[in-house]
Amino acid sequence: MRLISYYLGAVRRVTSTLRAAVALVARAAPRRTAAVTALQLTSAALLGAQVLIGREALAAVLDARPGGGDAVLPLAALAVTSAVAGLAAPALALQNRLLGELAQRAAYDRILDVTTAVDLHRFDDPDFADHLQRVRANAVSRPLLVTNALMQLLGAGAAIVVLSLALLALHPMLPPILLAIGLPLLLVSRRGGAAEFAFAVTQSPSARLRDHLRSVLTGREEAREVRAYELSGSFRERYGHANDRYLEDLRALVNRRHRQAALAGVLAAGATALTLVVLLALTRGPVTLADAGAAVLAVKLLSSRLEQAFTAAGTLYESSLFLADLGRFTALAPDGPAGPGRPAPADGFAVLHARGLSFRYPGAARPALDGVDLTVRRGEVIGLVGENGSGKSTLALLLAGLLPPTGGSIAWDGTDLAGLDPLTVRRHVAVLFADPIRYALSVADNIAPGTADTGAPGPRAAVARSARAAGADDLVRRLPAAYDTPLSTEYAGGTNLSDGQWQRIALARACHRDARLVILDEPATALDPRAEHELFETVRTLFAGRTVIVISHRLANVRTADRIVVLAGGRIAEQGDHDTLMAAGGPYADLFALQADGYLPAAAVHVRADEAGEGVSAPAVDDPGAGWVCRT
Ligand SMILES: Nc1ncnc2c1ncn2[C@@H]1O[C@H](COP(=O)(O)OP(=O)(O)OP(=O)(O)O)[C@@H](O)[C@H]1O
Repeated sequence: MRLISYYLGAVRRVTSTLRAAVALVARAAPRRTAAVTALQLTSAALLGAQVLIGREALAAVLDARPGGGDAVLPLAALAVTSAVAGLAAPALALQNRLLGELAQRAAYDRILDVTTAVDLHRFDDPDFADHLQRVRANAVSRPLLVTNALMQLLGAGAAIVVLSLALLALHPMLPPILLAIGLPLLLVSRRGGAAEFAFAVTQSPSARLRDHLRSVLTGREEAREVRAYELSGSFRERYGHANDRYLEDLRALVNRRHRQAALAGVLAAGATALTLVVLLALTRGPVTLADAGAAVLAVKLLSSRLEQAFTAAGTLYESSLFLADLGRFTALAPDGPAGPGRPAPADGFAVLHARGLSFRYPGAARPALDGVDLTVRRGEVIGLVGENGSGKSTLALLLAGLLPPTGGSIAWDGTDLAGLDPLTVRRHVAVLFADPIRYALSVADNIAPGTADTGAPGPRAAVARSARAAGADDLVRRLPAAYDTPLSTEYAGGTNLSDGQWQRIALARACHRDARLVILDEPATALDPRAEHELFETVRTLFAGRTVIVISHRLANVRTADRIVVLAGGRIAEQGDHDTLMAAGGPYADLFALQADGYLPAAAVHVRADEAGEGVSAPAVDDPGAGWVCRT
């Protein structure tokens, strides 16, 4: 009884796997799937034809009288069917390969649907990271395995039907005996599949560590630091240990699967032998040599096709756990890119209100932001300052609609951002991150990613305008292929830029986006003093009519802002313009005086906020980038 329910469970699992596998492959390439299916069915029909024509050919040869031509026709038919079957096999293998690649692409598309749509904070969740690592690793090999197994199952299944019909004619008991003995193969594969999936789950964190160490030891960006800190020895050792542990676990798994495969092989061989014995025992009366020959051929072919079918079913079962894993991952994507029925925001906003804004990163003990109230009006330039970890970048990500608040709300002209289409909200925002991505693509693609590769004159002129605004046009024109130069020495004709030049390109990217809200997170850390000074002097004209939030540790850069917001421990400590904050003598005045100290000549009088009060509120800073000139 238990065995039957075990069988039924396995059959049910294979059926649902089949549905998932067919959906993956057929959706990836419907026409090619139909063509390969037709080819598989033709191959199966040819197999049956070979048995029947073989029987005729054998009878004709045994019967043939000297000089007679009776055997010629069946022999010629046998040659033709064998030749066509021989041609079909490589064609099938090649088509399966293409189909597998298409299925792989479809699987990867499903992963990209998730990674490009989920909320940013997902990437800080270790469970998500493990899941992503697993589906990425499997998306490379599983679709190919599933496609091959599916097609093998189809071909073998059709051949089994055809050959069973031929065997039924010889004895009705033969096909059921073969099927009954073949089922244990499926169970063996099922155990192997479960072990394989459990192995992948437990190995996910180790696989991520090995991936990371591999990229550190092979990456271009990492190469300098690996040398400067002499990391190659210790990191290779760590990589070696992680690999050793992985290979030890893999060896145990492989040994277990070897034992299972040996058992499956013995069962398959036993099935063939037993069927032949049964055939002999059940056959009474005289048997013609042609019938016997055809029966042996059919039993041999049938048992090999059964083995093929059960192995394919086992592979599909093994893959079913991975397909289900991919299905669960796909389900993480939001329902639709915009959320059903959410309206797009009006063109920008007149006023932005943050009310009781809080945010806690997954697993963090303390909130990064805690009850922030902030009002920002169109056209304002806001400076956002505070010590490391005070929540500036987190606040910027929330205002940009890149992180959903865990408490409180953000409203554009009274409409809560949570009720608006997030994609169109983001279209109204440009963010220059503190560590912007350096795309290994052309300059034009770096300034206008995703839109500049057409090379059309219109977009190109706009790209050049943005570069000019960010002070990057001159440096680009000096490059070998100007805006078409690849910004990576790993490509022919490519080049690399200095950190400051990269920062200008990233600034050009922010300028290029016609956004209402511009967030500049430490935009000048790599700029030379003159460029830094120019940037902050021109920020209003550069982004005229837009709202600009500048995050900077260099307070001289934000002193001309309409308002300066000081964050401390995720809360707003104080806000106001430079003069007001200096007069208040709070944390801003303290920090400002501290920085100003660093620019004073040795002979200068140290003027601290607490000593000087108003005197410091307007230090004679003519050119903060070029050096401070304070009253002595
Ligand atoms: N992805 C993250 N996952 C977990 N905690 C984070 C993450 N990013 C930031 N934090 C934490 O949130 C708090 C605020 O970080 P945030 O980056 O907003 O500070 P910041 O003011 O921009 O700092 P800095 O001046 O150093 O750039 C910090 O305590 C930080 O450790």
